[in-house]
Amino acid sequence: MYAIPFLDLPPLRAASGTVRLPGSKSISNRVLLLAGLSEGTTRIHDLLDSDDTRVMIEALRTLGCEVRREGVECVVTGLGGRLHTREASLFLGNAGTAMRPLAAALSLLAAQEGGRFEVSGVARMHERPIGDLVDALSQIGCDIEYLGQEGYPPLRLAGGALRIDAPIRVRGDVSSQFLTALLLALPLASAGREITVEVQGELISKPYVEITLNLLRRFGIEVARDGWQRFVVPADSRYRSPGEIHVEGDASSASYFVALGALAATEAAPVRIEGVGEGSIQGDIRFVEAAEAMGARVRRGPNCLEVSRGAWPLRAIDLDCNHIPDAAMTLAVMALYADGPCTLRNIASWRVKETDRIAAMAAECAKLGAQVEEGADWLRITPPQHWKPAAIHTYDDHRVAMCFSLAAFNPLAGQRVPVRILDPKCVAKTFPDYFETFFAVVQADASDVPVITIDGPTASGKGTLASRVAAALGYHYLDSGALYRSAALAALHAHADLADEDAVAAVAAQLPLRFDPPRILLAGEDITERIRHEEIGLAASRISAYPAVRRALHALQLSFRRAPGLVADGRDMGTVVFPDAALKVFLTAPAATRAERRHKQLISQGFSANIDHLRQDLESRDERDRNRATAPLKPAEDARSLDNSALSIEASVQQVLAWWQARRPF
Ligand SMILES: Nc1ncnc2c1ncn2[C@@H]1O[C@H](COP(=O)(O)OP(=O)(O)O)[C@@H](O)[C@H]1O
Ligand SMILES: Nc1ccn([C@@H]2O[C@H](COP(=O)(O)OP(=O)(O)O)[C@@H](O)[C@H]2O)c(=O)n1
Repeated sequence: MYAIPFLDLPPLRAASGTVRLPGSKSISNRVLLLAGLSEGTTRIHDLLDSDDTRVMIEALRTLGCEVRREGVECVVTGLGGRLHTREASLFLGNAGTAMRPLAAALSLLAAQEGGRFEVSGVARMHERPIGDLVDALSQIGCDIEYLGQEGYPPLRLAGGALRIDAPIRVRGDVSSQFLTALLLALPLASAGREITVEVQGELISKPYVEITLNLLRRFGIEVARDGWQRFVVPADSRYRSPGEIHVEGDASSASYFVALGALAATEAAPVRIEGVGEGSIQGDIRFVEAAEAMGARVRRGPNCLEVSRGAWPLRAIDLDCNHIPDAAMTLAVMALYADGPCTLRNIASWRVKETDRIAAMAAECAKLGAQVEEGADWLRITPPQHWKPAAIHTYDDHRVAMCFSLAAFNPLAGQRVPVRILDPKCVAKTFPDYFETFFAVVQADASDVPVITIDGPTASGKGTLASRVAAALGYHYLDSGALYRSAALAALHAHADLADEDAVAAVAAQLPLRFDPPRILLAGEDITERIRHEEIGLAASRISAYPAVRRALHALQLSFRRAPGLVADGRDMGTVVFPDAALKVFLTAPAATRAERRHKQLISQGFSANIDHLRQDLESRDERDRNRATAPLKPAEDARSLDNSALSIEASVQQVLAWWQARRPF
């Protein structure tokens, strides 16, 4: 996962390949709660592992449920509808799918059995309304106190005495999660009486309520409904574990990949999405229809979708998005590629989500150059005439971050600008590996993928500097020296004569190398440590002087240039392999300093070493690297020199990042 301050996406051109979706957040947290309230044990398959499910699991554990991870499965032993702990303080992060139903369930249990619970979350959670749910629960005798601002968490659930003699009224026009919370929790209070809930106002986000009813049914509770106005929980309802349950892939998360297919995949090589399909119980699956209206070509399977581009540019739409509140955000970014203004209507609930999503989508689309208008419950986006490189603020909202990754496809609209996503790790809320998954199915023109090269003599600190710069930017890292070292080792294994250029080049051309950072495997064998031995370094230095060996390793080095970017270290990265690199650094330090560093490094790794020998080796290696005919060690004409003899590692990293930042358009 990218735990970095920003992630720059290069201009992207195409998409294809297979994506396996993480489990649905809405289903995961409902199933966890139902399993936690049930009697017996529930084995949950494909549960989402993310911030929001983690807070739910922690809360259930605090309440006395046993929750175990068994490989990819999660096994929950529930409370059997009764409290095991009467006092607890639960921190629920920014998970609305944990806050609302837990507040309802614990209020009812505390009122029936006695108890005192506090529920709180992050600052944004304390700005997300919960008053309508509290009002509904107070009507029936739950004693609930606001610990901060009235109408918002944190709450104290302090007992009370239940009286349910009339239908419970709840508002349905701000968030459907209040109704969901009641429906999930009311079976706890159904001993000897059926309970009716009446929705006030037009219920929004109905599909989410359908998921709730569907899952209640899986746990043995058949709620009757009369339209979308009245819901009846039967008397003496009891949560019964289904034993095993599968969580579908997240249909809202699918929307980014559906969009990716619609923008940038061909029918012959579509984007294939596994984990949701025709049979999905999630409302956001209907995003597929909206994408089709914009031109996507979609093939549906029982548990998969295959998407490619149909119409281009995409067709503008004017759509009521009430049925797909979360996935509709993706339409706002697809709108940047439409043949006219797109209007998304009936999206008032966006204003009370992780952030004010109407304001957020409007502001960030405008930064890219789009013309944007917004109203209380609508948003209109006219595609940019000229795209601008933008640093997208993500408001600690996973969906804003994921949506705007799609803005990097502007080359398809005849532009060529990178997009910066600020705080990319906010995707952890529902899709921790989003960007890794995204990069695995997108392609950029090589010339659009930025490269930073760091060349210099042995032990100048290239590897250390390059790998840290790569980590700070979320870029790939190429240690080209490791390729020469691996080729040397492979040649020795093959008993090739190191004096025979052709024999060594033949080995180098067929290297069965696999990179599994930080491990390097040669024909399946882990050679990460082995290639660091000085004798392999010397052999590498010898064979690297052969033009045929350098040619043999050229294509392999180029193949590291993939989105989002590359930091490459070696001798000729800036001069020969990546002459068009956007930033070239030539790293130096006096031989004595380098010998000392290498000495320390080897000793700390448990190798014995003599500093005078090291210095001699190092100078003769420098000599060979500088004077060879092919790709000699020398600074590229446009390289910046960095003598790091008086700099700490951190200071060198900061220097290179500062140079990089100065060259970025943001
Ligand atoms: N700026 C620096 N100051 C002090 N030591 C450094 C610095 N940069 C790197 N080193 C140390 O020098 C040693 C050699 O660095 P390494 O990155 O392996 O060099 P290279 O890849 O150039 O051969 C490592 O032990 C590393 O921690
Ligand atoms: N781009 C590169 C990288 C390494 N090399 C050679 O490969 C050897 C091993 O590379 P390395 O970067 O691991 O070496 P050291 O800097 O640790 O000596 C060096 O001695 C170089 O001669 C090269 O010729 N060109």
